[in-house]
Amino acid sequence: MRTAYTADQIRAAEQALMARLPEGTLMQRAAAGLAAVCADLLGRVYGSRVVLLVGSGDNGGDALYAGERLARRGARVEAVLAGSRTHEAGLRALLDAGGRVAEATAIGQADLIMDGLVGIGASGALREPYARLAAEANAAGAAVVAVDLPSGVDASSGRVAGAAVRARVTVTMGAYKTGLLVDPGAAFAGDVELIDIGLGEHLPDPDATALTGRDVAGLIPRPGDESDKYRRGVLGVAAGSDLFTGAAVLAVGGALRGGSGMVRYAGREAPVAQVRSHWPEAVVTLLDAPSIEHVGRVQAWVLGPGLGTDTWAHELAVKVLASDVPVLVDADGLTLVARDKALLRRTAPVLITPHAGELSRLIGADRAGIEAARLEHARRAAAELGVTVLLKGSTTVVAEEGRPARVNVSGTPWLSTGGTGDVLSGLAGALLAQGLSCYDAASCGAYLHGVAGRLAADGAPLTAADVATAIPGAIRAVTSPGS
Ligand SMILES: NC(=O)C1=CN([C@@H]2O[C@H](COP(=O)(O)OP(=O)(O)OC[C@H]3O[C@@H](n4cnc5c(N)ncnc54)[C@H](OP(=O)(O)O)[C@@H]3O)[C@@H](O)[C@H]2O)[C@@H](O)CC1
Ligand SMILES: [K+]
Repeated sequence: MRTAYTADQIRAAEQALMARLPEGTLMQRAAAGLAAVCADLLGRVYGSRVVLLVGSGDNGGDALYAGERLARRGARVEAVLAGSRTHEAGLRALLDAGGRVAEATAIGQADLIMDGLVGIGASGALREPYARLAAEANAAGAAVVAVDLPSGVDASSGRVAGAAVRARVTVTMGAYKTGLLVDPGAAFAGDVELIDIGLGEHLPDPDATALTGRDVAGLIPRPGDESDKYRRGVLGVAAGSDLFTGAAVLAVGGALRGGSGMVRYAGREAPVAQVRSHWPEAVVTLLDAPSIEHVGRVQAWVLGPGLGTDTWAHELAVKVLASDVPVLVDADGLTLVARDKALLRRTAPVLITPHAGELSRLIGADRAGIEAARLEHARRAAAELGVTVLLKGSTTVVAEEGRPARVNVSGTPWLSTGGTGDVLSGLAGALLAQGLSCYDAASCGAYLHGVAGRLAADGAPLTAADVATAIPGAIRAVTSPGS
């Protein structure tokens, strides 16, 4: 599992560690790791041109000492000093190794630019001249290596309030920062390389985590000898309407491939006909009234994809949410509960799976604000509504009160196409029906959906149906990697 921390958590851990070590030890560890990554990127260090963007704090110090190491290996290293002050010992070390101070015009000549403007000590949008230097570095065409995090990205939230460095590689010290895992910050970080500086035992519980395939393999249920279709978990799907039949087909498709023992679909005439013809495996109930009385026992429900928002749909939502099993609420289901939040007051757990627009209706925040601070808003919604939140988008985040946020990094931009959310609902619902908690069902569902998207896309456009088809391959990829 990848664990990530806020700036305050990192700072506290660094202070505890620093107290036990000779002064400067941590910065030398950081600089050694940083210089090694830069040397790898350069290929040939001797004769290469390296420009350091140096801010006034220790982030600049890291860059100066890494620059010293590259200068000693024959690189031509130039430091652009951006701050009102500079890490003095670092600058002296660079100059002693043959490096020099240069004007910003050097940026255009660089083979590699090291961004040591600001790290975890930054606050707010980048000020001048930092903002201008960040823009020049982005425009230069050289490989940009961010020290600790790209300057302009908030370490704790991933917010980008103004200009920010767009890095090819971010060399982060001691531990991942949450802002490196969550968009928009994650998109600026490029590949993230973690340098171990010995913080380990001083770190608290993480602020956020990202599951790996191995974690997912350990969490998802596998049928045993004793399993039968009922014991493996039965999922109910209340989705689709006469206008939107496809959402029902896709949600049931995701559910059938998600490993539950059986999928029961309940709906109106048009979606029932579609689901029957696509999925003979599903057990289908044609509802002549908005009631789940005759559907049979299920261990979890998916409520909402394509359901519509009329009185009939509202009545059905009331019935599903009055049941005593976990309910995943998506799409039109979210519109219905946004209008009538009392529906969420129930004893069994609720998992909601909104995108930013749907979340904005639920918590009264504007959509752009949610996109800019995804984690913060997902957490707020989880706390205010008392549910588990899976916020879909460029990075999917799962928030539940009292637990570290889980960030999903398995996806691909090809997944942003119509209907993939319906497949995710079915898949995560199937995991709920198999007994996973909302937190695990949401994060494993998002992970497998991301891998299925990658398998289905393989570098080209995909359809939501392709994603559903690729789910077994995704499960195989995490449970038997390399096979
Ligand atoms: N501690 C350790 O053990 C280790 C720390 N390490 C490294 O130290 C880094 C943290 O160093 P740090 O605390 O000195 O802060 P840092 O991020 O360099 O910048 C702070 C200065 O920036 C400025 N500034 C702030 N906001 C700004 C803005 N919006 N726009 C423009 N300027 C802004 C402000 O300066 P001022 O305005 O006062 O001149 C402020 O004082 C960390 O990320 C890691 O790289 C590693 O070596 C491992 C060991
Ligand atoms: K930086």
